Amino acid sequence: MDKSQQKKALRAQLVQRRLAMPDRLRRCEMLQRVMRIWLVNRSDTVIGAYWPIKGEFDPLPALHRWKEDGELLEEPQLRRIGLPVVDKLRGTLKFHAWFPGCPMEEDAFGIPKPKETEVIVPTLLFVPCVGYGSGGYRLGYGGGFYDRTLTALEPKPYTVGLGFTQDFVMDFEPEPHDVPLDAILNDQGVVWPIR
Ligand SMILES: Nc1nc2c(c(=O)[nH]1)N(C=O)[C@@H](CNc1ccc(C(=O)N[C@@H](CCC(=O)O)C(=O)O)cc1)CN2
Ligand SMILES: Nc1ncnc2c1ncn2[C@@H]1O[C@H](COP(=O)(O)OP(=O)(O)OP(=O)(O)O)[C@@H](O)[C@H]1O
Repeated sequence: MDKSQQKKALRAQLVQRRLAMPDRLRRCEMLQRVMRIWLVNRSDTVIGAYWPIKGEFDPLPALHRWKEDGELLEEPQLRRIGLPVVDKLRGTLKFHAWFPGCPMEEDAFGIPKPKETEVIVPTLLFVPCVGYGSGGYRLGYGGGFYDRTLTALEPKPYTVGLGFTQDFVMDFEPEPHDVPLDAILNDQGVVWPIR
C-alpha cells in the first residue's frame, strides 16, 4: 500500500469506528460543554462551522446557544454562524449565514448548505476532524478543502478542530500542504495546544 492508499484506509477505519461509537450521546454532550466553556473567552462575532455528516459531532446546538448568549449580552454586533459552501472551481470553501430553520439545499456531496443566504467571513472556524494528531494536524475526507481555504484566506481565521477522544491518531504524519489547527477540542477538553 502506498501513502495515499494508507490514508484512505485510515479514513475509512476512523469513520466506521465513529459511526459505531457506543457512548455517542454522552460524548457529544461532553464536547458541547467543552465548546461552550471554551467560547466564553472569545470575542468573535462570526463563527464558521459545518453541518455534520458521517457521525461527525454536531457543533450547531452549542453555537446556537452562543448566538443567543450574545443577544442577552446586548453586544453591539449580532453574533452570526456560517456553514461551508464548496467553490468547485477553486476547491475552497465560502461561508454562508445559517440560522435554525434556514432554507437549505444539498451540495455536490449531498451535504445540506444554506440556500442563498449572505456570505460571511468568520474570524473563528470550527473544523470537523476525521482524525487528528499531535501538533494540531488533522485528517479530513481527502478533498483538501480546508487546507486550500486556509492557505487562501486573508486574514486567516482562528481554527479549532473538533473530534472525539477515539479519533486521535498516535503516529499521524502531516504532509507539506497540511495547515495545522490553532486548537483542538475533544470530549475531554482542550487537547491542543498542550499546556
Ligand atoms: N460536515 C462537513 N461538511 C463539509 C466538510 C466536512 O469535512 N464535513 N468539508 C470538508 O472539506 C467540505 C466537503 N468536503 C467533503 C469531501 C469529501 C467527502 C466524501 O464523502 N468523500 C468520499 C471519498 C473520500 C476518499 O477519497 O477517501 C468519501 O468519504 O466517501 C465529503 C465531504 C464542506 N463541507
Ligand atoms: N493549499 C493547497 N493547494 C493545492 N492543493 C492542495 C492544498 N492543500 C491540499 N491540497 C490537495 O488536496 C488533496 C487532499 O489533501 P488532504 O488529504 O490533506 O485532505 P484533507 O485535509 O484530508 O481533506 P479536507 O481538508 O477536505 O477535509 C491533496 O491531494 C493535496 O494535494
